[in-house]
Amino acid sequence: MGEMKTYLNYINGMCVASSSGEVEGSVNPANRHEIVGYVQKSSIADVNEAVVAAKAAKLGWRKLSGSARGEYLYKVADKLERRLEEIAAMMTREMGKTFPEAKGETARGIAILRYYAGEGMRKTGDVIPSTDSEALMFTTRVPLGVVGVITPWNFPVAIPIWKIAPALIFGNTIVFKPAQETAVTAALVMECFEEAGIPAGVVNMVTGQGDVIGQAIADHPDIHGITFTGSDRIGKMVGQSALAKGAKYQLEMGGKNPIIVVNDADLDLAVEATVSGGLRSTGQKCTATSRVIVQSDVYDVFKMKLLQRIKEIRVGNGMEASTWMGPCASEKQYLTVLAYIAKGIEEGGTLLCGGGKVEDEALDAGYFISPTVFEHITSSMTIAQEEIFGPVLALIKVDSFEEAIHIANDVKFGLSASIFTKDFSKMLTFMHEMDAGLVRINAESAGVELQAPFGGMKMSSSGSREQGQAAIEFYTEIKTVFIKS
Ligand SMILES: NC(=O)C1=CN([C@@H]2O[C@H](COP(=O)(O)OP(=O)(O)OC[C@H]3O[C@@H](n4cnc5c(N)ncnc54)[C@H](OP(=O)(O)O)[C@@H]3O)[C@@H](O)[C@H]2O)C=CC1
Ligand SMILES: O=C(O)CCC(=O)C(=O)O
Repeated sequence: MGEMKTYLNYINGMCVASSSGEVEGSVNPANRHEIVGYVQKSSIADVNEAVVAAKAAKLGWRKLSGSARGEYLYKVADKLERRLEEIAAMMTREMGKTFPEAKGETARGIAILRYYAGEGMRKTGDVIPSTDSEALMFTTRVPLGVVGVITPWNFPVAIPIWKIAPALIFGNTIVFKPAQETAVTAALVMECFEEAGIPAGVVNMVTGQGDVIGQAIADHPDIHGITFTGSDRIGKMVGQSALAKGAKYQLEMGGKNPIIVVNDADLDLAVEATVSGGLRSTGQKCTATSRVIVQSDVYDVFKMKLLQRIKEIRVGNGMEASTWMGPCASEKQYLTVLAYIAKGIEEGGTLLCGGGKVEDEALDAGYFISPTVFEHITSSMTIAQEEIFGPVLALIKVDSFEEAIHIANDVKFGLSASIFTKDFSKMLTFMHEMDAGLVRINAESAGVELQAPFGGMKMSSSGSREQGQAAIEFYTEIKTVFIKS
């Protein structure tokens, strides 16, 4: 059970309490009576202090060679690897995802650190022939300066690392604001940076309310780049603040990801992908499947197989080996999901399974919702349009492949999309016509690989891409150099 430790901010190489003197408890969503630790409820003064530290550290850090900066990232990866089980267990206790998922995510964080450590040795520019034959013209890349990192609670290790690692390798210093919901897990990740001996001020973390700390980061004149993952509502506000002060920004926001099941699909594989893509992590992935668009000839068989498979799902505390799906990450998220389920019923959807809290006394203290499937859903209904971020699937029956693509595109988001078919020409049409940053054929909608660009179209992102080699585009600016002897 919880050891009730109080976790501090990390500013200028030191763990410090907030100037506000306030802390708040982080609650285990599998058992609302358990506090897993206390975190700082910081003030704007703490953000200002962190920015001063990051600004002071920036010259020294950018002057190091890429490989020297990479050495630090390798060391952080080693520290995280040594603490993998401990950090994953805290993640499970703090936000509910199952322990195997939390371990997988932490391992992914380690791999991301090592990937970007290697990037410190790769080329950063091109030689471009000048019209002056006695000159040398080339491009190089320079860091933005201080980068603000604002992250959500659904991937409390991987998302911060996929932002912080490229920011650092390309020479930026950072001020990090994790979701308060998972600030204890974030504090453990910060300890790995500290243990790796990262120079003071290069990495700073300030925890606290989003509308105070996140907003202060978005508004601060000495923060030159902001990378954000979270809701489209807050993302838009962060983007506007960044634009107002002339900072670069990168927003990764929601999804309303479809899976299309064509008449010729392998239905067993499609069912497995729907369950895994839609319900793992309790549906709390921006890439989670939430609309299941099925062609009419196979609709009934697919539905029957899906409901059979869902019956096997064991919901419970993520630390128990028998659990396949944990709770919603917080009371707020639990209430949001219940409200969407109520809306689905009110608007005429038919519940096929689930539809509310898990009826099991042993789980009463947690935010557990049964895997829920609706049918008779049309594209204009709220649950077919808005991101739910919970274990809820909406079945939409269509007559043709063309109608399936039309409905799949009929939302404001465009993050990820999946199709199951054996027909190569349909695969190609889907690839070309689907408005999504990730199109996945005969594979589930979730499943991001760290070495590939990740991001969405339409309201899912600001048009930017994260991860892989795409990260350099956000975390650096190009300088064109002209030298004449
Ligand atoms: N794309 C994705 O991966 C995610 C999407 N979501 C979607 O968002 C919905 C709401 O989740 P929620 O956690 O409230 O997401 P938010 O967008 O509110 O939170 C994301 C991050 O932004 C911070 N934040 C909040 N307000 C501001 C602000 N005014 N300025 C700057 N930063 C701010 C949050 O801090 P704090 O939380 O500490 O207040 C958190 O660190 C979910 O139901 C889901 O639909 C959520 C998480 C991830
Ligand atoms: O699908 C994944 O693994 C990543 C999803 C993601 O980035 C998110 O939910 O924010």
